[in-house]
Amino acid sequence: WPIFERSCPDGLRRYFYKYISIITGYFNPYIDISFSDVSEVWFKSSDAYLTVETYLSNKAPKSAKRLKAELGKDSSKVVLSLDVNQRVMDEFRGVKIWWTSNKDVNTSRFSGYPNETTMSYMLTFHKRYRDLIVESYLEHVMKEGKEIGVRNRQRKLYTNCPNDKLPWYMNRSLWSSIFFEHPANFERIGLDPKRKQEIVDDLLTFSNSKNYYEKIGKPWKRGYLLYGPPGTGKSTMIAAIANLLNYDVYDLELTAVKDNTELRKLMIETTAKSIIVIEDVDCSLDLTGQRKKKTKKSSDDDDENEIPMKGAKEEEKSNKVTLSGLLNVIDGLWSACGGERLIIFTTNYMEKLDPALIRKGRMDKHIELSYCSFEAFKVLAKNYLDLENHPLFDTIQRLIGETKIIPADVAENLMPKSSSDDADKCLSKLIQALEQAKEEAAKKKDEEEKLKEEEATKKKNAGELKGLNVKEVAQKKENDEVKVKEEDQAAKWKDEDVKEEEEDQAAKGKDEDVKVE
Ligand SMILES: Nc1ncnc2c1ncn2[C@@H]1O[C@H](COP(=O)(O)OP(=O)(O)OP(=O)(O)O)[C@@H](O)[C@H]1O
Ligand SMILES: [Mg+2]
Repeated sequence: WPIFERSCPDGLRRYFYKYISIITGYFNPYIDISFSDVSEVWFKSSDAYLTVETYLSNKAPKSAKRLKAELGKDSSKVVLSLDVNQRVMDEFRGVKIWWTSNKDVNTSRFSGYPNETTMSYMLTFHKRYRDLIVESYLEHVMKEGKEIGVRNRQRKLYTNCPNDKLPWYMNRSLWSSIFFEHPANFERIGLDPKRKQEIVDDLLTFSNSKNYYEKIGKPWKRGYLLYGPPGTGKSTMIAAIANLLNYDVYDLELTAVKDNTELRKLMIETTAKSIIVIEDVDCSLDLTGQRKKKTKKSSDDDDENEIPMKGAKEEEKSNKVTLSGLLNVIDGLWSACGGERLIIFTTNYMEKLDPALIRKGRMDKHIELSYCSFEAFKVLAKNYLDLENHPLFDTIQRLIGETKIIPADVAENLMPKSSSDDADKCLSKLIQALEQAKEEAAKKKDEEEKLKEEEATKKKNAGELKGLNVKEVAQKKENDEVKVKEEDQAAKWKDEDVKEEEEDQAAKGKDEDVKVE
């Protein structure tokens, strides 16, 4: 063979190889399909190759003799795959299939990289099963490979702040990401267990309803609106949802989006099995039509308290995400891209939101997270202090019924601050906080009542003045004037009387003097 290789001219050798493979192919009953890692995108392995690799990572450890161990892409787990020139058998509907991993050395003089290696997986099966393999088995491999990949991946938290430092030839995304490692879960959320179960059921039903959504002709997505006062667990619940469903989180900062087109691009770049979050949607943008009109008309008198920020005008100019842009992205044609996505809005003031934004179909489920109930407290006590019952629980139940306290405050009081803090101490601290909250609430109520009373009396006085008719006022004025005149006259007369008396007295004195003389 070496003599043949050396002595045979190049062209003749190529012909020989070509016809040899045709002749052997004629007698060989097996068919090969190759999945190479070379892709059209520079520096990126082909998706089909990676999916096959993930699929085989589940099969190979069971039967192959030589395996390769690597840290999986975006994963902290060790992934085992077939080593070079190893073969593994798979079975599909009773048919045997073989996978072999190959390493090819590309010796082409024109490739630019001498001895460049390419990896590939070769799928071998009998030609009798061609239809089954091409039509069903390959689909099964791709589907299962992707599912395993999603299961094994390290989930990510994305934000819409692009990484400009990447060189131009790398794939620059509008999102940048870090690994998502929030430890929240539903067991630890302080909420009435019944409501919690209802939310969990809703979420699990959604994630298992691919076929149902297809059947009813709706994009596979669901909107959640979480509303309530600050510190009631809205952000925590988003993290718990992501952990429950194994989804990525896209935290969309609307104020950083330039316009509707960029918003659409951002949506297109999101993947399936993800949650798109817009926190504090009421203050993200001036989204309601009415509010826009109002600011235009009465910008001088209404916004007196607002201190204009530096560069706010420029920002206003460049920031053109509109309500309709957002509505379209959530529930328009664009919303169907990706599939299996949750869109979650959070707000402290639900009444400020435009009804179109929160109607069913856009925000399908509205979840109110409110002040801490006794049931919620029990969950927190179990979580923070490992307590299911305690003599102080009765007092706490009474106080929680009488006053409002947010779960964040309860959690803070229940958390031991030093090694000497035990359950008794933490619960006493909570009782103190509850009593203080109660006092403050009572004080506030008193003040409010006082203010109300003052306002009421002010209004009453104003009403009384208004109630007197003009005639009465004029009559009163006339009477007052007459009275003043009379008084003046009386004073005048009095003065004159006094004067006359004085003059008489003087004359009398004079007469007496004359008489004496
Ligand atoms: N229901 C709850 N169960 C358990 N912990 C809670 C709950 N509510 C709040 N907390 C705790 O309080 C802190 C604040 O909660 P979180 O950030 O989820 O509140 P939020 O509702 O998102 O507030 P904001 O409206 O200000 O964003 C968290 O550290 C969390 O651990
Ligand atoms: Mg929050």
